[in-house]
Amino acid sequence: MPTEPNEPLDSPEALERRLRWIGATRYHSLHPFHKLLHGGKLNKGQVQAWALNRYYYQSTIPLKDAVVLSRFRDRQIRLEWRHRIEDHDGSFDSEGGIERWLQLTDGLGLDRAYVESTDGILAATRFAVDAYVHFVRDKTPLEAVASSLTELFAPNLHEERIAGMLQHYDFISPAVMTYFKRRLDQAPRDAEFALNYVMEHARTPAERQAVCGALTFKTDCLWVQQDALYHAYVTGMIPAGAFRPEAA
Ligand SMILES: O=C(O)c1cc(C(=O)O)c2c(n1)C(=O)C(=O)c1cc(C(=O)O)[nH]c1-2
Repeated sequence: MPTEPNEPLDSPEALERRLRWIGATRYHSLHPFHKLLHGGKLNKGQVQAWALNRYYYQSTIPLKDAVVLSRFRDRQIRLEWRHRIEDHDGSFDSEGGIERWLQLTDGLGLDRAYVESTDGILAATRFAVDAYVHFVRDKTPLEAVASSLTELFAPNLHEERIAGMLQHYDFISPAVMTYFKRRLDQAPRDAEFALNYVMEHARTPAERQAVCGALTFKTDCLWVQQDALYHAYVTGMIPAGAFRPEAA
C-alpha cells in the first residue's frame, strides 16, 4: 500500500512507495473525463475529440524518447530506450503504435489527414504535451527517465478502458482497441526498466525528491489534457479552431 508523503526518502524502497502514492492520488485514471469515457457516458463526437487530441500525445512520444536518448552517453541505456521509439513508429515491415492509433481514429470515422495535421486539437493539449518534451530536454537525465513513470499505472487504466469502451459503445470494435492491447505488454517492461533505473540512480534524498517531482509534473501534463477535454467537450466551451463534432 502506498504510504503517506511524510515518510523520509532515505531508501530506494521509500522512493518506490512515494512514487506509487503519487500515482494512486494523481494519475489521470482518476479524472472525471476518463470516468465518463470508460463508463459509456460520452457520445461519439466526444470520443472522437478524445482520440483526436490524444493523437498528439501518441505522435509526440517518439520525439520525446529521441530527446531522452540524446541525454545519455551510456550506450546500454540508449539500447534499452531505443525500442520505445520502435514500439510507436514501427519499422518498414511492421506497424507501430501510431499506426494502431490511426486505426482507432479511422474506426471512429475521423479523416486521417485531419487527425495527422493536428489542426483541430485543443491548445491545452499542445501546450501540455510540448511541456513534456521540454521537460526531458531541460531537466537532468534522471528526471527525464522518471517522468516516464506514469507508465507504471497505465496498464490498469488500459484494462479498464478496453473493457469499458467495448461494453458501452456500439461504435467501438475489438479491432480498433488493438493499440491498448499491445500496450498491456509493452508498458510494464518499460515501466520496470525506468523504475529500476531511478531506484538505482537516485542516491540522495534530494535526488529522490527530484524523481518524485518529475512524476508529479508528468501527472500534471496528463491531468490538464483531461481538464481541457472536459471543459471543451463536456461543459461545451469549444475554443475557436478546435474540432467540432457533428451533431452526435
Ligand atoms: O492511455 C493512457 O492513459 C496512457 C498514459 C501514458 C502515460 O501514463 O504517460 C502513456 C500511454 N497511455 C501510452 O500509450 C504510451 O505509449 C505512453 C508512453 C509514455 C511515456 O511517458 O513515455 N506514456 C504513455
